[in-house]
Amino acid sequence: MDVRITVLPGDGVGPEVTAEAVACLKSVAERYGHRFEFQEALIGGAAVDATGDPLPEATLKACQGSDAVLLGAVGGPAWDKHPRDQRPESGLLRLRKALGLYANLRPVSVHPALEDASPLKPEVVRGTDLMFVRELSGGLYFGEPRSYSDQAAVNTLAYTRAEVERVAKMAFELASSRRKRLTSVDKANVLETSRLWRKVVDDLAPAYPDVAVQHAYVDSFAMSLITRPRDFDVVLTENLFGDILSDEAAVLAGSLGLLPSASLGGSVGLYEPIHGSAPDIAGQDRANPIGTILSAAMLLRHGLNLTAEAAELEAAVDQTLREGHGTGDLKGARQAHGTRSLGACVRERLAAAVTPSR
Ligand SMILES: NC(=O)C1=CN([C@@H]2O[C@H](COP(=O)(O)OP(=O)(O)OC[C@H]3O[C@@H](n4cnc5c(N)ncnc54)[C@H](O)[C@@H]3O)[C@@H](O)[C@H]2O)C=CC1
Ligand SMILES: CC(C)CC(=O)C(=O)O
Ligand SMILES: [Mg+2]
Repeated sequence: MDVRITVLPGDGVGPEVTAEAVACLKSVAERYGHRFEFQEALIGGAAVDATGDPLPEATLKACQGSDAVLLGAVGGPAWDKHPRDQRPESGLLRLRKALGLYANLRPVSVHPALEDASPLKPEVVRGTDLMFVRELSGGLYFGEPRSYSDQAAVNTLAYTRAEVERVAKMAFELASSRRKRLTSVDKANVLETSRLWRKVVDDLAPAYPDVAVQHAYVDSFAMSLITRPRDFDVVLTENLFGDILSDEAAVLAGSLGLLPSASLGGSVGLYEPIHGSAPDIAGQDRANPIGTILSAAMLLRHGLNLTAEAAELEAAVDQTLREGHGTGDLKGARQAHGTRSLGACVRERLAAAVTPSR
């Protein structure tokens, strides 16, 4: 299979974690006889420094002309005081919007070897298997009008029925293929957008009779998520709530550095870890590359329809963790690694897997 993948390393730990994921993708391609062509492009602070624009036209064109996009992370203190259109984060938001990516899938599971890595009790986190479906191109991050002065600031929260419907349909379909439970998280007791959200979900429910639907308010759900996570399967949220709740859910898994994501809905998908640029550990070979490597596995599955290859990469990660390998963020990892050597560990296990038939 001939494939073009655009790699956007970005800022902070982004280049370190994408390097490991790209090396894993190269190993997979070699094992299966695929030809993956990688092209790097600038985004975020790195792009601001080079061109003044966090999403240069050339980067958007490269993404639009490829089969899938792998991203590290953007942002950092160097650009925090820049005006909004020159902030790294606005480049990423523009990219998501331009690619039409309205659904962000964020799977969260607890690896059996990492039940002690969470500050929560093992009996609480054990067996957790969630799929967040976060709306990605609407809501507060995009709503107009928006404005800022030192005296008053405005953001707008707006959703249309069509915007809610398309992401909710994806969540229903995922729930139907999993444990058939959908929890829609909103703040319908206070917000009009959430009232619409709830109505749309209820209107869609009869089309998915096998899926049990439950609504939850975001405030109490934030508590339920870490006190009884096994009660949930697919969790559907608007953009802001999903951003916050999925980082909270990282506490269940044991580290923010473990969690991958896939942003879907347009013709080209974007695959990135859920964490940010982690400026506190950038450039020190300390970042956990697993979230980005698992994002690469999602790229294989959702972006290229290479399910056996995706499963093999996930199995290599699974074995790496089962054998006690981990970076410093994983409490209780018996064998301490840096970013590069943990990536190499995954590739060694990949290489040792039974050779696929071509
Ligand atoms: N998708 C993206 O590109 C995102 C970018 N950001 C940006 O990243 C910058 C830093 O934001 P923070 O709030 O500090 O969030 P962050 O996710 O970068 O870091 C939060 C904490 O998690 C740790 N961490 C994150 N990734 C890790 C990894 N792979 N391995 C081990 N530890 C890891 C960090 O060291 C830090 O202590 C900001 O400029 C923010 O806007 C934040 C979230 C998402
Ligand atoms: C634009 C990003 C900084 C938003 C975010 O935190 C995320 O998507 O996880
Ligand atoms: Mg976030």
